[in-house]
Amino acid sequence: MAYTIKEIFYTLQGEGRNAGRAAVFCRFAGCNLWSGREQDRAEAVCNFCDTDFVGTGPDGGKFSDAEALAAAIETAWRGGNRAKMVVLTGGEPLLQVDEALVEALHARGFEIAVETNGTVPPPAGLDWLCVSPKADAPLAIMRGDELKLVYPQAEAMPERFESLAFDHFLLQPMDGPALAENTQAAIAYCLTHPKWRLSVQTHKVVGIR
Ligand SMILES: C[S@@+](CC[C@H](N)C(=O)[O-])C[C@H]1O[C@@H](n2cnc3c(N)ncnc32)[C@H](O)[C@@H]1O
Ligand SMILES: Nc1nc2[nH]cc(C(=O)O)c2c(=O)[nH]1
Ligand code: SF4
Ligand SMILES: [Mg+2]
Repeated sequence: MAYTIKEIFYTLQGEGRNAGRAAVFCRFAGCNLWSGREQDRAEAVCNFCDTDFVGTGPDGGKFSDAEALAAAIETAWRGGNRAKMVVLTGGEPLLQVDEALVEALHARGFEIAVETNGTVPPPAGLDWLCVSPKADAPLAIMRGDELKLVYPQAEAMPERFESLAFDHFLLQPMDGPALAENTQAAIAYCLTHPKWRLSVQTHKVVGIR
């Protein structure tokens, strides 16, 4: 299968339980919950997205098969032969990620993490699954490594998710005009509900990609 990639870059994971860890980010183009066009944002199922995932950027492109994409990801890795990590994100990566890609990345020694909105079932073999539910989208993934909820979302409060089979539960303040208030609200929630931990988008704080 061919893959359409917005960008591939090497950075530190900024969010969640793996924050601070070096990884290649592979951002898949396209999402099932928003077109990515500003004129459609207000009507979108997911309307707070902080990411441009439309088309192919200068660090992206079309890859004709899993081997070609895995080779590009390997080229971006600068950390030597240990702890090789790739984060597949987007857009919605699970619209494109398949077992052929999982196999090609494992063959090159990568641990594979995925950031997903949880509406599409994952292929077998992923090493780290981060699900970030969206209030108006049906959840199709009920288990995984971390559930990272953007907070607050009126119809997706934490109570709705805390019984699901995840190892880690995180609240990530919604970035945008109300970031400061949202951060205070997330802190207050974590202080009174210690099952949940705060996930700060650290890459934005320190100014890396
Ligand atoms: C851009 S999304 C791509 C992956 C997938 N589509 C998803 O929503 O999980 C990557 C992560 O950023 C989070 N995110 C998106 N917009 C955000 C915002 N305005 N503030 C905080 N987190 C945000 C998402 O919830 C998700 O955890
Ligand atoms: N540094 C860094 N960490 C991230 N964690 C999740 C990201 C994403 O956009 O999926 C992201 C991102 O875009 N950059
Ligand atoms: S589901 Fe993810 S990529 Fe899609 S619009 Fe929402 S935050 Fe952005
Ligand atoms: Mg991001």
